Amino acid sequence: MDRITGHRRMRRNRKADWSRRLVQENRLTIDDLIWPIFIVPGNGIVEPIDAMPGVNRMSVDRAVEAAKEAADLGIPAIATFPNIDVALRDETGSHSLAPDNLINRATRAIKKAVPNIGVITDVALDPFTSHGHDGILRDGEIVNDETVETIARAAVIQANAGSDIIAPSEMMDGRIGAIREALDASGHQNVGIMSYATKFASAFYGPYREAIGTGGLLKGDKKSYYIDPANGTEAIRDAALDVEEGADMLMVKPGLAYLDICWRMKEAFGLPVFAYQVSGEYTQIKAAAANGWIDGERVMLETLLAFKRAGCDGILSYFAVEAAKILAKR
Ligand SMILES: NCC(=O)CCC(=O)O
Repeated sequence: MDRITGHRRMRRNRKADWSRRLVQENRLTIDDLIWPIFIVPGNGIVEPIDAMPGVNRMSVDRAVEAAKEAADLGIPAIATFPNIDVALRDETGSHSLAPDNLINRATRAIKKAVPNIGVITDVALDPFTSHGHDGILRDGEIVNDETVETIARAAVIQANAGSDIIAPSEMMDGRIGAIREALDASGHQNVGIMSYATKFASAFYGPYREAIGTGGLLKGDKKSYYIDPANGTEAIRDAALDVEEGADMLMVKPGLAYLDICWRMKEAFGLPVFAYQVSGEYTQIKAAAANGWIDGERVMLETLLAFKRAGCDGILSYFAVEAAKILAKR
């Protein structure tokens, strides 16, 4: 080994646990985690989701208990997703506007029992439509402006129920501005908007569709409104519009296959950026771990840390509680 190489030994800082801890650049903490949960009608229900081992659909009363557990662990926020009775789904997703629908009932109950946890609610129409699309379907097209009107109204209704952050995931144009305007006009200036700014037309959402019961209903695909996985620059341009329209936080979804987008978004806007480690990402890890092919716990923590390294301020993850329990012991 020559002298120059000898002067530059990268392994010096890696030699011991104490020095590795000292030079660690990124750290995953419980404060980085947002826990997505699934809500079903009824009482006392905790129903496993086949395609997502370890994840359950819960009735509102059980979701309240789950929210308490999350708050006790120090998880800052949960994100709720409803599995709506099929009889209540229609072409226009009209049940999204019912003040007492499942999602709003859950918000009210959770905020009442666990006021110190943040509640993030999605306003996309897919849980409420009979065709499983995120917006209103007319003559084979997901119509943009009419969908935006509906979700802006739904956002106000969700805020009335106590939602802290509205998270539109349907990728319609102009929705952030419309939601901001509607929230402000109804006295909800303090309700934030976390934009699903770059939601890609991904194959990783499969298990989620089983979880909210849209898998069998969906006709066609979502490529006319989600972003092409091939397009990074288009994604940043789309996010820039959301920033201009008043988004408080940005999200990248899915997560691991889109770390470049996380990084570019953080660099471009400086806003808080979140990644959604989606159902297919979760399931891949669970399935491989169940087969003994990987160490599930270590892979889970490594993927969550990767989001931090890629510039994310936090992660929506079905692993949130599992990870928090491990992090609490460190
Ligand atoms: N709007 C929320 C989602 O679409 C979640 C997708 C997933 O977890 O696969």
